[in-house]
Amino acid sequence: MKILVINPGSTSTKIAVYENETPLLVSNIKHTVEELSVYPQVIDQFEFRKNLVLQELESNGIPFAFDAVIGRGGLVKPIPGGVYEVNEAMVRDTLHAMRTHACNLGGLIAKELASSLPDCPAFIADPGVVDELEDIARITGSPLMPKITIWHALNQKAIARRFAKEQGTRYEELDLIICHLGGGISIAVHHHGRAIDANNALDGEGPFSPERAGTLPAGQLIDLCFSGQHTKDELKKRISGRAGLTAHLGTTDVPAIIKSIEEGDKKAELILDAMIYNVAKAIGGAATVLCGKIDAILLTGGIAYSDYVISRLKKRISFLAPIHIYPGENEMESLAFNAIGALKGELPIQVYK
Ligand SMILES: Nc1ncnc2c1ncn2[C@@H]1O[C@H](COP(=O)(O)OP(=O)(O)O)[C@@H](O)[C@H]1O
Ligand SMILES: CCCC(=O)OP(=O)(O)O
Repeated sequence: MKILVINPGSTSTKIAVYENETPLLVSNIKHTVEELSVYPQVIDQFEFRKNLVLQELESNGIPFAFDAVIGRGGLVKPIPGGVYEVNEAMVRDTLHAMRTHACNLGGLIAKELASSLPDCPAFIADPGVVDELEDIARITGSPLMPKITIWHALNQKAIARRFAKEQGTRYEELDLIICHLGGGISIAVHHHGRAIDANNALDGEGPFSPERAGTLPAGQLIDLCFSGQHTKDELKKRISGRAGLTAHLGTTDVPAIIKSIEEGDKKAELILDAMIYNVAKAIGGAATVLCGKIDAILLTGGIAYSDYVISRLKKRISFLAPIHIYPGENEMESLAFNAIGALKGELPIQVYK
């Protein structure tokens, strides 16, 4: 069984080819800001990224013959977790997605490439809009703005299953808090295999992150919107792209920030510590969702490689539950295994409506 995996991110396109559970190719093609800035919208990068996938296969001598193509899912309607075949309804909703993000290209490119092969389905799995929230978690202080969640569902669920396996149990038996510490930061409460609470890591809820603003003071935000000084697009970017660490310090590069702290940069120290403080507060809040009955807290994402960040975070949250660290992300393997499970009939293929 041969699977092509496509994971478009804001600064990279990751590609993998799996022969059953074995990776034959795992590539991370980085994109510069200049390279992408010629495309007015993310969706305009479709041909560019699709051609990169084809070139990468060709230059690695991998024939274009697959049993399935799977992409990171886009920001379509809120749906339960799992594997979905990319159908016309999903393509239509992706083209009119509620939020701009490179992941919107994953299912579209998968569908286009799969359609040129015989008997080759295109899938997505656990997209950022996975919504398994309890009703109580949906209520905000304004009926005009019910909570939505956009989070690292794919990586979080993969890490949860990996942890459960290591502990000799099942994801469906556990109560977990998982925090993905990446360019965006998501914190979700997983109760017996369902993510019953999770923040909107993309645009405006939760702790600030290397590139996101997180929760902002609403009154000040309204004043800024009507100040006449910024367009709607600029302000959106100031929330989901040029915010957080990069707005304060001019970079999302956490190792570089830590280096400058070690060289005596007090501003960098204050800002990074403030990010850690806000992540800890959000994890503390998540603990109340489980009434403190937490089997484990799992910390994952690129920043989880950092002893500086993890040791400071642990200091604030280790009284809550045992902490386990899974640096980086497991997205490519998780996508491949989801496709294999679907083809073997071990995982249900859900229909997007
Ligand atoms: N060794 C490291 N130590 C600390 N931070 C790191 C390290 N490697 C990557 N990062 C940080 O992780 C973030 C990206 O996280 P990652 O999970 O790779 O991406 P994303 O979730 O945005 O796809 C960046 O802010 C980067 O600086
Ligand atoms: C769209 C999924 C959540 C998210 O914010 O992902 P990135 O941090 O990878 O942009």
